[in-house]
Amino acid sequence: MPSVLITGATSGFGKAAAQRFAKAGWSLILTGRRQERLDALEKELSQQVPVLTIALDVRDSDAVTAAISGLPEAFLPLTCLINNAGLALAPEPSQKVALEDWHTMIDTNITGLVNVTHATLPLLLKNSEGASILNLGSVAGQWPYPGGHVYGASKAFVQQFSYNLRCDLLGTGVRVTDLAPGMAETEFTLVRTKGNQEASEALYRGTTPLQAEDIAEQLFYLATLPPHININRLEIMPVRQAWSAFAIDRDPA
Ligand SMILES: NC(=O)C1=CN([C@@H]2O[C@H](COP(=O)(O)OP(=O)(O)OC[C@H]3O[C@@H](n4cnc5c(N)ncnc54)[C@H](OP(=O)(O)O)[C@@H]3O)[C@@H](O)[C@H]2O)C=CC1
Ligand SMILES: O=CCS(=O)(=O)O
Repeated sequence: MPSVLITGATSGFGKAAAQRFAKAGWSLILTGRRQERLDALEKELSQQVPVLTIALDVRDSDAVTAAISGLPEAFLPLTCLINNAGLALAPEPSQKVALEDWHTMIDTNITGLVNVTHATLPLLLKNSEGASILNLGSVAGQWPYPGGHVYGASKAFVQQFSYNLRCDLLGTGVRVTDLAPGMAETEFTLVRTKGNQEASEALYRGTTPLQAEDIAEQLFYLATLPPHININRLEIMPVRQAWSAFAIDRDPA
């Protein structure tokens, strides 16, 4: 039975991915910080497949190493790692952002992802043919926009780290993908605005954003491709989202 380790399984893409992989009979290792949500997910999905939940902050490298090195044999070898835990903060311009918010994004989206990848690589290499590392990047890693500052930069890191991992893993059979979604309706904007429900609802109102299930379907597709295929980067937007023109600063008329 193949197994998948999903970070950030307590919400959004991670939770939908847990449900999608469970439907296909995969064993699940689910992590996130919120214990009660992990418990609910375990209760829901353990009727279908073996489920191991681990309350974990990906920023804590010692905790990540201990948890992953202590995985029970029943969940090994690992077939897929989904590096999904992440967040954006402070949609304001850079000059108005608290330094702490930049640090939180770097610590989670970059250091956290690196922590989990480093601890998990030996497990993926044991079952390397057809194994996958699926990293959640973002359109923000490729396309700049006001208020994107460190969030976009952290996702650019995810893209380049994914490509560089591919180089090092050449010949092992382990695939690496930077999955880069555009606007998707999850708790992402609620987190970004520090709990502003109205701002979150307003962003998604009157348009058709991606849903968590759309991304889960792509993750499952990537993880189950024939083992000789690697999709390096997969960028997905809702049909109702596109780029905008360059902004120009002009003298007053
Ligand atoms: N929604 C969108 O528009 C897009 C999102 N993305 C990316 O997709 C990923 C998932 O986002 P999405 O599902 O939308 O957002 P959600 O806010 O719905 O989910 C984020 C998940 O990350 C977990 N998480 C956050 N910080 C930590 C941490 N320090 N340690 C462990 N887990 C953590 C949360 O769990 P908990 O709080 O329990 O720890 C939660 O399960 C992120 O990397 C995001 O940047 C990319 C493109 C578009
Ligand atoms: O990564 C999230 C999508 S967006 O808010 O940057 O468009």
